[in-house]
Amino acid sequence: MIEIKNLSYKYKDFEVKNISFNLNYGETLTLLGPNGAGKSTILKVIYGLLKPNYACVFIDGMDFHKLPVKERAKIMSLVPQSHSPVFPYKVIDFVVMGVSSQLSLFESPKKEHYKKALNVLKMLGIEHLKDKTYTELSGGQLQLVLIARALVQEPKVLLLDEPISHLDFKNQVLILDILQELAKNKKLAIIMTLHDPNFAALYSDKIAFVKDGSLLDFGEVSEVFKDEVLEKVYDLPISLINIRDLKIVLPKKFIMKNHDKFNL
Ligand SMILES: Nc1ncnc2c1ncn2[C@@H]1O[C@H](COP(=O)(O)OP(=O)(O)OP(=O)(O)O)[C@@H](O)[C@H]1O
Repeated sequence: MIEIKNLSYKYKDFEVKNISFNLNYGETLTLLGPNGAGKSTILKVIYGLLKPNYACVFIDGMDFHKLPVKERAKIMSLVPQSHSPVFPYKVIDFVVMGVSSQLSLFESPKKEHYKKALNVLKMLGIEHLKDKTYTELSGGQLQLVLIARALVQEPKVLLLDEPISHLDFKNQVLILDILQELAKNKKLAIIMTLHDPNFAALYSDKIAFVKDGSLLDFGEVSEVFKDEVLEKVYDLPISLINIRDLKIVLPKKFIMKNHDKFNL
């Protein structure tokens, strides 16, 4: 189990306060909230890029941040929100770096590791990019390559900061489908941030709503995905519409304005 207990972090002008939630292996949790709410900060603290001076991340009961760096890399990987490529690696060489936590100090990646990297590129539908120079990718291609590198690492816990923000609609669905499948089949625990509450509800088991650095609500999607909670989070009148077995979020004013257009 992954337990986040009273996670807090203070910048000069902003503070994340007392965030607590948990998830099991095989579950996906999405952090939802407005811009600047503190979602990326929470992921950075969990991963250990930002360091509070007390224990707040427990993996199977262990204080995660006390583990040696290499052990941490075997357990957790992070797909950052933005990344500026510096070195002109080939995509396949960049992706294979994801296995470095599985190698000893002076060991180089072997054929089997390249095979693994190629399989992940195939799974993500970007095998054709393998020999391309990493610094020459589009924003969406770069995002897919970063996800590939994190998956090659084969972590038990995967953190993703807005993993679909640069992707086209089909690739958004593809990536969320793949993540959902990996969570279920490989018992991966996923913590991600998204901006689309509909995708969050459809692809998560649990949601943590964050606003102004605090946890507004946390629980199973069926418990917390409610119009009154969403309205409070986004300061926006919201309607939840039932379509077959789904609940779809729309801003209330869309419905009023487009009632005739869509026969609502
Ligand atoms: N390195 C930093 N130093 C000081 N303040 C920071 C730093 N990084 C982020 N902040 C501030 O912390 C607050 C939360 O930022 P954070 O990136 O965690 O929000 P977020 O919920 O991920 O936002 P978004 O949805 O816009 O990506 C913001 O007010 C931001 O300006």
